[in-house]
Amino acid sequence: MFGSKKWDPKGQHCYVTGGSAGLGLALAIHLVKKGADVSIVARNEGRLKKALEDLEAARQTPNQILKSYAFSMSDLASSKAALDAACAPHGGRSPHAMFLCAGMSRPGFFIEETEGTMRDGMDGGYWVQAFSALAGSQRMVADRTRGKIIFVSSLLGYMSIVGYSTYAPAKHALRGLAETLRSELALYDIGVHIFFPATIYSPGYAEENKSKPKITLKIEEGDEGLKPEQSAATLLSGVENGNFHITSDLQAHLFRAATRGASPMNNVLLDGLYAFIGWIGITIWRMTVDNQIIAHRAEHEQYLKRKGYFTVSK
Ligand SMILES: NC(=O)C1=CN([C@@H]2O[C@H](COP(=O)(O)OP(=O)(O)OC[C@H]3O[C@@H](n4cnc5c(N)ncnc54)[C@H](OP(=O)(O)O)[C@@H]3O)[C@@H](O)[C@H]2O)C=CC1
Ligand SMILES: CCCCCCCCCCCCCCCC(=O)[C@@H](N)CO
Repeated sequence: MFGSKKWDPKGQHCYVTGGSAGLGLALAIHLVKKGADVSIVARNEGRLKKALEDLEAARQTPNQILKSYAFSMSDLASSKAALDAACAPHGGRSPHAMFLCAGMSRPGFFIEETEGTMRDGMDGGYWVQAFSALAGSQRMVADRTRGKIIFVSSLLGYMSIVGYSTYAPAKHALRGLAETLRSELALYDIGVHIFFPATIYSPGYAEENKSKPKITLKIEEGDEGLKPEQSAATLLSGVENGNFHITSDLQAHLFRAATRGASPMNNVLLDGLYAFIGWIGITIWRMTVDNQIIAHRAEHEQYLKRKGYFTVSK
């Protein structure tokens, strides 16, 4: 808020999940350039190795500690194990900041989802961050670290559209967790932030587009994406400025202000203006999206026919 000191990552241990690609990697490099000690975690060792080379190339001082760890983080035991491993080179102390970037998205039509894909959505979107937050909070309280926990939700954590029935619920759930922890972790002076990016041109984005329904892709044409570096820079400046909800472009500012609930504002005047513009703009946008979907009914009917979905003909 007004006049409070900015957070400075220099010399701080920053733990970045999903740090081997996309947003997480861009953020990790940015933090290294700012003089932080950085630990990155992800599953694929080859990608981690390559990412660690990128971090080394950005190194500012010989004593910065830069490490990578291969763990899958959708259960508590491995989220804890990853964190324990990353704390070891720091005398076992908790990180000063945990940037929970890991996440994945497999868009599709709801009626084609299965129990497995529904659960994968929560594993890969919610649990992958929630268990790290749990392990991290417990550790920070135990060793009296007044750290920070930063979640990465999505614009789809504020609203949703056709195609995201396995993903948007996980991103909305992250907001619920972040809102709770912003309140509860104040008991320990631990700061909580949550980021709601719109499209980021990352490897994950290229991957999700392979299964993305055409209608979803079309609606998303209205969203000019950001490069991972641009997105990471706005995330970090939001954390430095102490913002709870962090958004990186105008559309996301509008949704943030329009769905504020009890979350603190970033700028009272601007957020009021965004809420006002959103009041009108989001309504108009939603009506055009609803119309696009209705106009897509006939094509969708053909798609389902080709798949032999129907049990009765019209
Ligand atoms: N790209 C976009 O348009 C948007 C993305 N987001 C969110 O931003 C975050 C970053 O996205 P993006 O940069 O696109 O992602 P990428 O798919 O490009 O990178 C994801 C990173 O997370 C790691 N990861 C994924 N799942 C796990 C897991 N279960 N355990 C450990 N590591 C994991 C990946 O490595 P590995 O696979 O080797 O484990 C990789 O390092 C995600 O939370 C995403 O939902 C939000 C809005 C828009
Ligand atoms: C006046 C108001 C105008 C609003 C226009 C908004 C257009 C938004 C379209 C949806 C964009 C989805 C972004 C998040 C994507 C995401 O999280 C996935 N790519 C997962 O990786």
